[in-house]
Amino acid sequence: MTNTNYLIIGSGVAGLTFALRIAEQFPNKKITIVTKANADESNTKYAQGGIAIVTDKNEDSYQKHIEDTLICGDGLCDEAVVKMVVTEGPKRLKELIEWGAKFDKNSDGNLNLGKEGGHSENRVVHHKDQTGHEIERAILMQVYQKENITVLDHHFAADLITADNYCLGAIVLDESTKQISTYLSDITLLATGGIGHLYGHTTNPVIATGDGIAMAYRAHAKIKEMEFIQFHPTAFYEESTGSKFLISEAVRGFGAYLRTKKGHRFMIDYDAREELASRDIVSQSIDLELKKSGDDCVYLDCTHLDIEAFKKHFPMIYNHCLKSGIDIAKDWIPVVPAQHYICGGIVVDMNGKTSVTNLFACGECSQTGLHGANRLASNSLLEALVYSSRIYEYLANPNLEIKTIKKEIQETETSEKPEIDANYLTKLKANLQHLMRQNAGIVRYDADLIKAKEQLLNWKQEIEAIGKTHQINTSYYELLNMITIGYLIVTQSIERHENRGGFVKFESASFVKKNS
Ligand SMILES: Cc1cc2nc3c(=O)[nH]c(=O)nc-3n(C[C@H](O)[C@H](O)[C@H](O)COP(=O)(O)OP(=O)(O)OC[C@H]3O[C@@H](n4cnc5c(N)ncnc54)[C@H](O)[C@@H]3O)c2cc1C
Ligand SMILES: O=C([O-])CC(=O)C(=O)O
Repeated sequence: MTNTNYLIIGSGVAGLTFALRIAEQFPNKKITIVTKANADESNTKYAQGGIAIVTDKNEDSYQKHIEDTLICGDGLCDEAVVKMVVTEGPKRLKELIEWGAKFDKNSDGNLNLGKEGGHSENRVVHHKDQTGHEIERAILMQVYQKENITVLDHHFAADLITADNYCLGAIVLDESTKQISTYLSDITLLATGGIGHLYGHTTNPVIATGDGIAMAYRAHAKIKEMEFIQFHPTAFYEESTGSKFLISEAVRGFGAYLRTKKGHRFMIDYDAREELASRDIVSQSIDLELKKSGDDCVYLDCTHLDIEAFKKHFPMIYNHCLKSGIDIAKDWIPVVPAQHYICGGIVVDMNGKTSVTNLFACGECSQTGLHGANRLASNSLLEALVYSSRIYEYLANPNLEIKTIKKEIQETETSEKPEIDANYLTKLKANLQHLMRQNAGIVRYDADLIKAKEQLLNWKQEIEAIGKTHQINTSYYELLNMITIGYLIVTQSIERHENRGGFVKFESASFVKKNS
């Protein structure tokens, strides 16, 4: 059994930022980060486009960023949250720079600002096309220098420990020893990121299996707006399932066109903002075009752009294309929409508090009210930075008294039960991913969702029964969590009776339009 003051689950931008700030404030408190893969493995590491922040108040304004966020969120954003996040952005950027993160600058020394869909101004602060990698590198380096932070990589949080609606810590599985241990903590933070691998076709790395949201759900925390799955319009097209390489929206911000196989610039037909419409509209338009044509993908045309400038801004994308046989100076890049982000999740207030006492959440696993029905591009890193600091500020208040409760906790015994058949888990995972793609994709139908709900309930019962008679491992937990997340997405999709933002559903007979 391990006792700690702050237990942080996840080492992306959200978890690391909180760890660093709380460690600086309380050098005598013990901070433990558990993270299920290498410490830097996270959605954060793969973020390309950048962070949306108003830095140039001559050209841009908080009001414009607020309005862009509200328009994208299609009526479901919490305006007070949007205002708070947007206006706190510059402070968080300053801190990141102080921690050593480097962002691209123009020859005049000012930040080079990119543009993405749904933004009325250039405001995306970036490090080439590897912004997340740079942020993760900088914060992790600071974290490693703090003596009061312990980073336990390849440690998988399996479940939260709760009593009387208090969170007391978590059960953690050490991947190297296979030992299951109890971590007791005054405060527990879920910063576990996204759910991408539930869909198979995703821009997310394999760690994205919705563990934090599923754990919170089992702990009876409030979970909301799971139906708002964001599909990025432009993942590099390849036939295989698994993580897909992203072609950043900033490439369209740089001037790339979307074309059908026959060459038609179809976004002109759908939205006055053309290629720079918000990503729900672009993904839905591509989906429709592909259904009309029967083609496997559409194309991003960069051939008219300044290729040398492109290489400078997007070296990773340029090289990925080249290695895949696409010379962007003359070839179009094949792209398809792919699961990218979840807008809903664990409901938190403006201080990151969940509905369970002493349990906090921030980053992609949380639902703050910032994104509404569709997240504005590059608002995710911003949200994670702002909320991890809000939680820190709330907990650092000297007048705050953290109340905890005592409970007799038994250390979990390592079982002698037989191992779960790995083939069974692999097959069930593939079936689950197929079901989610078919029945809960960009366009959904009630009849399909109802069938999926039944199937997911059956799988949940089946896997829970297997868990009782077998030795459980991380693959088991991930699958149980993904089935749970699938169930939440599908039931909350059935419950929404309107077409809004990233959510398009046909009910039994007629298509219900927004505000109808
Ligand atoms: C390809 C790509 C490009 C993107 N580009 C941008 C962009 O340009 N701008 C933008 O704003 N957003 C972007 N996003 C979204 C953004 O990167 C993420 O939403 C954000 O980084 C999430 O941060 P996080 O800290 O909440 O989660 P993550 O960075 O995903 O970190 C989650 C952490 O939790 C750990 N974890 C999960 N489950 C467990 C468990 N059971 N036990 C222990 N540890 C666990 C993981 O290993 C990981 O360390 C992009 C996302 C992707 C995938
Ligand atoms: O397209 C991009 O690079 C930006 C992005 O992914 C995001 O905001 O999620």
